[in-house]
Amino acid sequence: MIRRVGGYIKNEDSALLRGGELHLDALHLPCYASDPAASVRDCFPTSMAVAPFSKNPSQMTDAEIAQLKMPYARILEYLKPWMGRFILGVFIGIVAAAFNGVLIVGVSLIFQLVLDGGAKTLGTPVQLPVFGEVNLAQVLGMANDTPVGLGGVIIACACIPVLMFLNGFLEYLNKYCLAWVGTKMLFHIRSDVFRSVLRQSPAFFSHTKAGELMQTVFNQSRVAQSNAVQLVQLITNRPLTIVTILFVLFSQDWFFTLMSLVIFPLCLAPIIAIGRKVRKSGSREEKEVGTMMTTMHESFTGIRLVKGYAREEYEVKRFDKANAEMCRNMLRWTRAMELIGPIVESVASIGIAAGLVYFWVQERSASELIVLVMALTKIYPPAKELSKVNLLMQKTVYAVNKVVHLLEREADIKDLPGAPELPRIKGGVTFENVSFAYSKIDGSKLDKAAVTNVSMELSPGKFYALVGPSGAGKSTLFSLLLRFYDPDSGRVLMDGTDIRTVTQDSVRGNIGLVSQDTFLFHDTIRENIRYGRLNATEEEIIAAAKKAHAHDFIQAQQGGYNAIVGDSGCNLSGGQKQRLSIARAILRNAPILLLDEATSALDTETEKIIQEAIHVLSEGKTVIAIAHRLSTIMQADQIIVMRDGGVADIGSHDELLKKSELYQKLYSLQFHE
Ligand SMILES: Nc1ncnc2c1ncn2[C@@H]1O[C@H](COP(=O)(O)OP(=O)(O)OP(=O)(O)O)[C@@H](O)[C@H]1O
Repeated sequence: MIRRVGGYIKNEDSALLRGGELHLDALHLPCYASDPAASVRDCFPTSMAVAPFSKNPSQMTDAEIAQLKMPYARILEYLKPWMGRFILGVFIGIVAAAFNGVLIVGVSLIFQLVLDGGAKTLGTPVQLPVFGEVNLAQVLGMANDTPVGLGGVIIACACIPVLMFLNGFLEYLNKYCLAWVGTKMLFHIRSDVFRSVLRQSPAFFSHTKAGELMQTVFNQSRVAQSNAVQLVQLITNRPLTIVTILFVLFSQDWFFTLMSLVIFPLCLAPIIAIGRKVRKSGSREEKEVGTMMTTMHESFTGIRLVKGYAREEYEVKRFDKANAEMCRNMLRWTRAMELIGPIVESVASIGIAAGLVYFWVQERSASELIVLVMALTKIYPPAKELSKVNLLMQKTVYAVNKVVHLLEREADIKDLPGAPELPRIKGGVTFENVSFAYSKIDGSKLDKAAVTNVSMELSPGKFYALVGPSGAGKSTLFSLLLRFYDPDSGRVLMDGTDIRTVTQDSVRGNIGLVSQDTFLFHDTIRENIRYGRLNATEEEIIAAAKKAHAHDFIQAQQGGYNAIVGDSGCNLSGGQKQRLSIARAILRNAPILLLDEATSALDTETEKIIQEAIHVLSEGKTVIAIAHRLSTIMQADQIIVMRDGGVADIGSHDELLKKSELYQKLYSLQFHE
């Protein structure tokens, strides 16, 4: 979970801090390839520091959505590992389609044997589609006058369920195989989209709604996958089913079939008109789902604020606005989609009515009529489904593009190809002429820099405090040290190494982060502490909790270390949450510790306990603390006073009281109120 609190992205020990898997091979840094000796700074031109945000399909206009193309190559990548099963599924679909012909010929034979006269012999010729006139006695090597009899009728009729079963079984296998491949694809697509989202830099999260991301990871990947599979099924099976049945029909009665087919194109006109409507409402519906998810996400995560301000009804109204719009679009979509069926059926029934008249005039047998009508009714469902392909395609293209947009999005902050790990450092930190401005949503830089020409050298094992008015750039320095952003100019060094030349994981592995606004997962106390070091033993977790003065209150909880902390730790008090976060940082045992003191005051006793815990945590580490209350940092080795993105003064408390006007002002504001 990443949230922006104050000035920088608080991402306490989250996956970004631990670092997700980074695809180094996806990096294309031409300067590095052409001249490996080029200075690292040259490899990071300003324009690369924040890659422009390529257009997200959910921010597109309807016209732009209509122009979207299906990124087949990207989908194929996910299909490759399951190609065998996929081809098998398609092959079975083809066999199932061809089997329709066998079914019609078989049923035609059975009907003629059974329906047209009880005194029939096997030698009476039957008229079969494709094969023409057939003498069954000759085929079976029996005498022409062998009566069909009750036994023969029973055997023939028993073949109908067998044929139907085989037909159904082949269709089942076809659907199962493709659904199996689809499910595997969905798993990997979802997992990759989630990984790709976590790989993004904090800048991405400040410009993207969490609810919309959740909607893409969960819903759009499912829509993309299930529609794609359905499309394959339709495209491979249905046309062949239609061709097979048509072939059989033509061989049986070309005129009747032709007459029926003249009617068919009439069905297409309304479908094309409806298609446009569906495309629009389909994409609008997806957008509204994103808005709904965002509202839900914000209401649930901010439930205390919602309740505190009694804004439940307000939130319901916000939710219902998107909800109503979504339902309206869903209804529009369903109305358009479902209109197709009745239109196709009405037009088709005209064909059947005309066919009946034709049979009466031709004085043809009832069994022939039944078989022809049966074949015709079998042709219309696949034709109806095929007519929806275009509409289904529109929804699929939109969903696939949204998913691929996230999959392909390269992180703004990337490791250099083959970048080495930064080993455990002593704790030296240097800011060398660092300037940085945040970016706008379109990727261009804001006019006002958050940090300008900051230079300072922090020695290992010392305690530094950052003070200054709100917006002075304190949190931005934290973000730059964590490499959530790269400076526009200047360098950030750890023990003399430019942090852009080593992996982000190893940089963040050297940093522990504690803020008063602690984030806890809905999990046990144990797992929340273990997040600091995933392979920590039970003893190490308990030792860390003891050092953080958390052990006693944990023991007092029902379930002790197994107690669930609730959503975002809502079952615990602010001070308790903080102590868990300190225990987590103790377990991490990183040489650099970033402390962010919240502005909200705790009661004196809790504050004392927290201060003691922080004192234990700080031992032997380089500590950089953002301090809002000067009382907590008067003992700091050095206090860095910031103003308007720059360093105004550096010195000890006593020195600053003498020489820094701004510090004197801050001091008098707090102590002489
Ligand atoms: N993600 C962001 N996008 C755009 N501007 C930002 C972002 N984060 C911070 N800023 C701006 O950068 C400047 C420095 O902010 P920063 O959060 O570093 O200050 P701060 O000293 O930590 O403030 P505070 O004490 O209130 O947390 C401010 O003008 C702020 O508005």
